[in-house]
Amino acid sequence: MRLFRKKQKHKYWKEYKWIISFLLPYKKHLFYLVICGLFLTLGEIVIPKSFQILIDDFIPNNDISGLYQLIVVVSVVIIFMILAAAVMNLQKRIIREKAARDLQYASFDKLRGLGFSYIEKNPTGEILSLLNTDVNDIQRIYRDYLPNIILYSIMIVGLSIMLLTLNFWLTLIIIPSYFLYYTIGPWVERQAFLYLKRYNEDRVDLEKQVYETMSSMQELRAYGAIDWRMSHFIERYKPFNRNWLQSTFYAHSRGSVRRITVYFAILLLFWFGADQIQNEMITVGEFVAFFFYFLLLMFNITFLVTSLTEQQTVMIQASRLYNFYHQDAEVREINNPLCLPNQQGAIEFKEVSFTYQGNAPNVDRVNLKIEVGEHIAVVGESGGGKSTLIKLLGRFYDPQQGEILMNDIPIKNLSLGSLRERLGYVFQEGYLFGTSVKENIRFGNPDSSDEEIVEAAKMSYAHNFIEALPEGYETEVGERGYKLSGGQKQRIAIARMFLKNPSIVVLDEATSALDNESEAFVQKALHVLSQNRTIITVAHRLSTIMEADRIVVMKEGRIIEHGTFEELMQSYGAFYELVNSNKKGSYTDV
Ligand SMILES: Nc1ncnc2c1ncn2[C@@H]1O[C@H](COP(=O)(O)OP(=O)(O)OP(=O)(O)O)[C@@H](O)[C@H]1O
Repeated sequence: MRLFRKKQKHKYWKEYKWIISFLLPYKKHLFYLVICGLFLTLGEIVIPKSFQILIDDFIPNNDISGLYQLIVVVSVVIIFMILAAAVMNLQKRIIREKAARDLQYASFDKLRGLGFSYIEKNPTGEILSLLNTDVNDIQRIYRDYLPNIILYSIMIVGLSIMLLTLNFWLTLIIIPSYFLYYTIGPWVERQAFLYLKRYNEDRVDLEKQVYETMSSMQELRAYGAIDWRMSHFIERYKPFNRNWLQSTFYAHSRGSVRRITVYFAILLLFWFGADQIQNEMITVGEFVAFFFYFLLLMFNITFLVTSLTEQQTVMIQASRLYNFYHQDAEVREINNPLCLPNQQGAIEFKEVSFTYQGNAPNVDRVNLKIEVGEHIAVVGESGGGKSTLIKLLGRFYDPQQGEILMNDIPIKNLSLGSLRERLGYVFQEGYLFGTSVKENIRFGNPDSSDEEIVEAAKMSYAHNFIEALPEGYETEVGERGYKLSGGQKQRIAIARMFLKNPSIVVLDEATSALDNESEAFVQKALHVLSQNRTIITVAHRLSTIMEADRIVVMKEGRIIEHGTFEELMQSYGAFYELVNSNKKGSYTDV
């Protein structure tokens, strides 16, 4: 418990300041919110005051016209209160929608900025949990907590002033009930907070588990391991559920503690109030008004404390988002980056070394020059650093040593947009978005026309199979749509490339997962794509390698051989070994 207490000292000021900073563009609306809050407070004050006047003046004096006047005044006040509440709700809606949207955009934009390395290093389930659940919960600060905290605070100040001006001594009498609350209340609050914190941590873990289970359903089925996975899930679910129950228990206890203190204060109030009325220190009307103010004050304090406590629980998530948002991207654009000239230039790796983690380099002092229009195949045993090398070219990561040049400009000095526009990657399996085939191809260049899309599909040998789909180019594909084969997905990915039209195409194992028939189609499509472009391909198939102008063989991060197919075969070196081991069936890469 001590450990918890220490941890809870974290006040989350800087995190809160950051969250609130999203409201700065909407200060005007916050100002209107405060004005409306003042109007409502005024209304809340006028109504008990009118009871006081009614009881002390109009009823004893039988003043009917006074009573009518009072009814008119109270009616006008109520109308104003309704109007103020409507305007306030409008302001709340504007603030909540705009600030919440800005926070969501900023978080997605940050994820984009952190780039590939962040996504590769962090479990997808965790990222999803952060950007979905956490962002949604934090948005409640704009939706509920902050506007309510402002309103309740204004009410509390106004009502406290009324209590003190009405009867100073009676106000002092209710103070012991606050002491009562503060001896038990904070402990209960802390328990509720701690269990909620644990519940939140377990929730992230559980969401990660759910994501992993969904993603690995095929493997789980194939290995008959669904029960094994379920038992893992249940194991994690138990503490999650227990902490949730505990936190609700303490949250309800918190309400009970507050109720007890209110009843205690009411008892004190009646006890001393009756005495004051008898001694004519306060009129009955004043006491009634005082009692209403007191009840309103207690309600508002309760709501304020609840909002503050609930906001505090969200701050745990806000702290996670704050840390995510304030971390530096591994790959950053320099100030005033350069743009690549239109004229295509050579690519050059100069003494490039890169390590993911640990000491052994995954790419080790690589020197390689690729001329414009050259077709390079990168081969080698598994884990040799082939994919890493091509990722360095697209600045998915930056090398720790050496530099990569394009048109004689270090790619670090280029704008990321300019660099990535020049490059087109085709990976092992093209990703399909849950939309039509047409839109999936258009992704390569959002400005392309329907005719250009069909043309690209024809060039990538995709047109015929697309036409045969139930709704042709309009067929929905992806997660919930029509399922396409690996080869079909690859041809869509290649069609995208025709639209994107990059001068350098990087193929990472683009055909390695395909059967022979699909591969033949994809190879034909790639053949068309490679005309008049520089091609760098991580190759696994002999047919691809033989088409290359030059072959680069990698082992343990180093280039150990390079040359044409014939040169390498005649030198009887590592490449020769790879090709021969493949023939014997012991090596699957080449
Ligand atoms: N994200 C990563 N974090 C840490 N290490 C990594 C990461 N990606 C790759 N590695 C390691 O870097 C080394 C090179 O991996 P890389 O994927 O570049 O090899 P490869 O030659 O493309 O292999 P394959 O042909 O099997 O795809 C391997 O030892 C691998 O374990």
